[in-house]
Amino acid sequence: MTRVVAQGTFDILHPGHVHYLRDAKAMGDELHVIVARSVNVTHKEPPVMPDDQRREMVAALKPVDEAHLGHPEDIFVPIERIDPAIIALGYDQHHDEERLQAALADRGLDCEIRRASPLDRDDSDRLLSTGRIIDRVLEERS
Ligand SMILES: Cc1cc2nc3c(=O)[nH]c(=O)nc-3n(C[C@H](O)[C@H](O)[C@H](O)COP(=O)(O)O)c2cc1C
Ligand SMILES: Nc1ncnc2c1ncn2[C@@H]1O[C@H](COP(=O)(O)OP(=O)(O)OP(=O)(O)O)[C@@H](O)[C@H]1O
Repeated sequence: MTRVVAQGTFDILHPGHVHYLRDAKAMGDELHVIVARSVNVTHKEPPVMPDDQRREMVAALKPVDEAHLGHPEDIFVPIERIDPAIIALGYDQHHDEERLQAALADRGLDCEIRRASPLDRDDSDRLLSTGRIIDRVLEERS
């Protein structure tokens, strides 16, 4: 049984999220998703949807076995609890793989880090980014 962890904000779901989670699930047998707490989303605009609502929507997706709300202060607490064999990073996530691997090793955690593939964001017929969905709403409804 190979357990895989995926993680992200998942504010306003779109097919890019589904693609990432399918890709992550295909890396093993059981997919756990850590949904970032709003307080930790500091690298972009904070999510519109509340923490619990984002977790509930991710948990309802077919590739997902369990969705967990992230820890507010220490991102390694859920990893220790879930104990995955693989952490699947999203294709565009800012995390540095070597630094993350070193931090995991410092905590005595042994897991492989892999990158998921992208679903083309330049496909003009589809909205494959939460930021772009919000921009479209602002353009069309304001
Ligand atoms: C291994 C790992 C574990 C994470 N655990 C948590 C966590 O426990 N709590 C949390 O709020 N965010 C957690 N995150 C999410 C990050 O804090 C960050 O917000 C997230 O990568 C944002 O991704 P996005 O820009 O793709 O939405 C984790 C990220 C990684 C790589
Ligand atoms: N088009 C896509 N193809 C593949 N993976 C995607 C795509 N869009 C998002 N993801 C992945 O889904 C996870 C969560 O993404 P996130 O919640 O940041 O959504 P986003 O649409 O990228 O947001 P934003 O547009 O605000 O940057 C990340 O790992 C990200 O790489």
